[in-house]
Amino acid sequence: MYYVKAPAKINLTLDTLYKRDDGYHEVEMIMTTVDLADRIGLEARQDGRIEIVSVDRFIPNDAKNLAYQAAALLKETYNVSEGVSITIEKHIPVAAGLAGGSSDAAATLRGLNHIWNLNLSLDELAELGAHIGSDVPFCVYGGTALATGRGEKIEHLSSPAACWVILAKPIIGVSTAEIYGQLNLETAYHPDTQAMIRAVKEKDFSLMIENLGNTLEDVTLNLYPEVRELKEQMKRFGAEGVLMSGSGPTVFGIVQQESRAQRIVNGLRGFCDEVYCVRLLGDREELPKGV
Ligand SMILES: C[C@@](CO)(OP(=O)(O)O)[C@H](O)COP(=O)(O)OP(=O)(O)OC[C@H]1O[C@@H](n2ccc(N)nc2=O)[C@H](O)[C@@H]1O
Ligand SMILES: Nc1ncnc2c1ncn2[C@@H]1O[C@H](COP(=O)(O)OP(=O)(O)O)[C@@H](O)[C@H]1O
Repeated sequence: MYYVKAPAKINLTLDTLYKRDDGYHEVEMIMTTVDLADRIGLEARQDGRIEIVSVDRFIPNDAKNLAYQAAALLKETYNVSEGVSITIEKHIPVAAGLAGGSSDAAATLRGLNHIWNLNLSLDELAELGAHIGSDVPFCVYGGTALATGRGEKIEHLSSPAACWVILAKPIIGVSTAEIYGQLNLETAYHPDTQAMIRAVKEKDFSLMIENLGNTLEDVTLNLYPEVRELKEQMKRFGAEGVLMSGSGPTVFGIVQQESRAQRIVNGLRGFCDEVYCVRLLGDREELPKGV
């Protein structure tokens, strides 16, 4: 079995500029990977079939699985005769705004490139990944990046200031399409993407905290008051910066000191079932390939 790690992402900023004719929104997002990951195991099979093996009851085990779609697309595009069994050990919460499914698809592309001996570059894999979902190209590279277009155009950035991230996911799951569908661009808040790029490049922790922002946050907070409440609690327990990731509902808090992060985790336990305390994996070099 060949193992690949599929880390989650958070959005330090997410700005929505306008709705396009193809139904997608033009965005500017600063994304970075965090040390919470699914584990994908790949085993080539000679019968040509693609199979998903997972015990997680929240994800599909057929062609609806994004990892399945990644394998099918790669197989068809490059006329691969072999198949693959894809084992998904799920650790990233599903439909959470953390790109778990997209990261599984991206890891499958990277891993199959290796076991099917395709010798494709990361750029080629990212281009292919855009057909599966807007977040897949970012997940192919990992690290930290400015994502534009509908999210598929990637400009790499250096790692932000080192810090701890507390992720808290309320029990609800959120549909990205529904949240974008309810966004009113006339009244929406727009974060300062350029200021966040400066904060990341200069590893300026305070500037990063000041400029966390997400156009979609108000939409999700208004639909689900428990997400607003979780944000308040995260602040109350001492998070230096707090934001919702992607379309939600996961809320993340950022702090510099590990002891402070632990205090927040302890405080949130009891209010929220799913709480994780992880490091930011801001550098692309830190993204493990095969394990
Ligand atoms: C909002 C973000 C931010 O990182 O993350 P999540 O909350 O899903 O993690 C992403 O842009 C989500 O990317 P992804 O989950 O790959 O979305 P896709 O499958 O491409 O699109 C799902 C649906 O969301 C809407 N959509 C998505 C991206 C975009 N730029 N504009 C949109 O309007 C469309 O209605 C689309 O049909
Ligand atoms: N491998 C996968 N892991 C998680 N979700 C998946 C996967 N394949 C398909 N899905 C579907 O994709 C949807 C979005 O899941 P996910 O990527 O976890 O959330 P988000 O887009 O909020 O980051 C879910 O409804 C889920 O059923």
